Amino acid sequence: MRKPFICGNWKMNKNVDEAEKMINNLKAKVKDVDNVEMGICSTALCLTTVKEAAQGSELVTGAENIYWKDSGAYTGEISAKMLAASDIEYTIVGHSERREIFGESDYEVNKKVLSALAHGVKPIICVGETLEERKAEQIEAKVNFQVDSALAGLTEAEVADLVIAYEPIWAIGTGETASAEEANRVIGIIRENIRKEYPEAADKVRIQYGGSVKPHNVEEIMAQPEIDGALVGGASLEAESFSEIILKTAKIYK
Ligand SMILES: O=C(CO)COP(=O)(O)O
Repeated sequence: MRKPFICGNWKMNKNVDEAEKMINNLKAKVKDVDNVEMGICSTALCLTTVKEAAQGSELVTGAENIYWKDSGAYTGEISAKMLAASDIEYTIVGHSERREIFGESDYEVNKKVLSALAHGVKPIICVGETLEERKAEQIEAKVNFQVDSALAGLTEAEVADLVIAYEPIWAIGTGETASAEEANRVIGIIRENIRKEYPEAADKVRIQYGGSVKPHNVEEIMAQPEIDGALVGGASLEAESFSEIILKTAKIYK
């Protein structure tokens, strides 16, 4: 069985003090959880604070973005090589906010995925459709194209170990969620598409749902067979709500 992965994405929130306090609070609340992988992705500024505060717990740490070069004259960027040197386990790649606000392309997402893997950092690859694409019945074409592009050049073993986050763009930060069944359906489509090229990896790759996951809706989302966890924005900012999401998931998987 795939181990569910509940991961917070703090986005551009929290200073160093706030990050440390939150992790200390969260640690205590989830200390008995052993059947759910738990993580926080923070800004580059807070990464080492989160990592240090998480010591002695099962919490893993991730960045929200990387550049694909190892080092050099790329003002403002951080690399997978730097993350690896600080034992940061994950990085989000291709979040829709990066794609939409910062113009990140599928080509760049693939370069970032390859760079992360080259340094032993696990990518969490985000895909998802806009409302217009959903209305035009282009969900399948959009997400499969994004996944195929992101996975270009990967080995079967690398795909098996990946995390993909299906985040319909219209559900992010809006309070709207895809129904649990609909999220399950699209995630199933993504998995079957992966199976065409990676038959062994398809049942191993973890595919999360993201978009307004909250304590009140996490149970029905996590009860779906294809959904292997959640990438949580707003509700990951407070230890209370994020731990509730983790604890409810842990109960379902018991
Ligand atoms: O974008 C998201 C996680 O990456 C989802 O954000 P919200 O949970 O705030 O909708």
